[in-house]
Amino acid sequence: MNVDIGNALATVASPGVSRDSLERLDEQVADAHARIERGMANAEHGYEALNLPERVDPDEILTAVEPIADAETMITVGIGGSSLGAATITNALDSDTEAVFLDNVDPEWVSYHLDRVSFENAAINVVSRSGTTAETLANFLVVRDAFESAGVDWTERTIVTTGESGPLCDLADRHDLPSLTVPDGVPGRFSALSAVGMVAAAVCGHDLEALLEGAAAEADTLSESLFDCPAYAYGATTYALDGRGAGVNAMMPYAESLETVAEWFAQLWAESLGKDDLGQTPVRALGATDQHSQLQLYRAGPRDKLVTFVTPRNGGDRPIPDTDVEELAYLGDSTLGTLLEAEFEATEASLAAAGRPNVRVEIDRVDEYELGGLLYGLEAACVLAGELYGVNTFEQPAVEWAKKATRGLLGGGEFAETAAVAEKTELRIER
Ligand SMILES: O=P(O)(O)OC[C@H]1O[C@H](O)[C@H](O)[C@@H](O)[C@@H]1O
Repeated sequence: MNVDIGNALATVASPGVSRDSLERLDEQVADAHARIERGMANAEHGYEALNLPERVDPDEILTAVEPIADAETMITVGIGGSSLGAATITNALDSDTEAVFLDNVDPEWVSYHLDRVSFENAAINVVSRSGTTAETLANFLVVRDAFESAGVDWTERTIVTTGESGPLCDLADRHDLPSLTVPDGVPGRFSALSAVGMVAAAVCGHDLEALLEGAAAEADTLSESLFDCPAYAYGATTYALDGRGAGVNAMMPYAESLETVAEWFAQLWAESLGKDDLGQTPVRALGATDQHSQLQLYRAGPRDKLVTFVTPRNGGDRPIPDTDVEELAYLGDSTLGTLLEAEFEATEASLAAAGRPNVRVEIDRVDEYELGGLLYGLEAACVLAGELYGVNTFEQPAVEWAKKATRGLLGGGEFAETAAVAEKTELRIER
């Protein structure tokens, strides 16, 4: 990926970061890079994620999915890091195989999806690092039951990706299911480029090697200066802008196929950096659609935002037919691709003209290689930002609180957190 931070400079935007400040920050980037390299070399928890391009064996994944490779519908059951990476990859790339992601337990929504599945042509990809996440296990029980009710042996159509031990691992052993292991030391939100993110991609026929090659090429750019490394340029600039008041980061891809990138990025950024009262709030947006809903706020609202554009330099295209309506004649000389590109450039310029910081993240096109580079680059940016903030990037203790409270409510154990639910302060206004 390439990154253009010109519109985040203090000469353009407020908040903005001066070139001098970036030079000074670069000394901290060099220290952070040394820490990251050490973490990678020692396979330390979290840092190990940045080693995935050279650690992951695509053939192992391809072999594991062989029994279900004929699936016409791939149902992934997982949540958070065990779903968003896979969804980002499969939503970005074309395939004849439909990829469905059950990452919520809304009963109507689950039923909506299951009512449409032809079970004999479907397969289940159940993913949970811990093997204990209530939403995932509940949905898995529901999906497996739906297979049985349709007369399809779910044990023949299921692949499991989980940790070295835990309930899901035991279940895979008991039913002799094909299974893959979530690599050690890789938190869920950093696991897109492992079996966690790539099983669904494999069944959808995507090129796993190219994904990893793109990521490896991005890994090669990690170096001690932000001026030589797009990922670090992004991580350092977002950190500097947050410190200057841009506490919100609106991620706005200009391609429908990349919409899920913003969703994946939101988890990466929020869970990794949101701690010790620090962190930048990720917001999801989509160009050009959200030009017509959110842009007003980004250009004229509080000066607390950075807008991150993600744009493929080359995309598909479709001519706009001629029309005899005079006012629309200019469209007939154009294409949808040209229009989208013009909308992106105009929006970027409109923010800069209003002195609002924005950063452009460019990829050549939406394919496996570029996507691998983009995911790896944003992960490396996040790790770098975590070093600069001085937070523990790879844990998410705050999320555990609600998990325990939920479990307690369902009778799954005694947790102090559950008591807080009954202690809710009420001020009800009723009709
Ligand atoms: O993969 P699992 O163990 O099922 O975890 C799924 C998700 O659960 C939690 O809510 C964590 O905060 C996430 O980081 C994780 O990705």
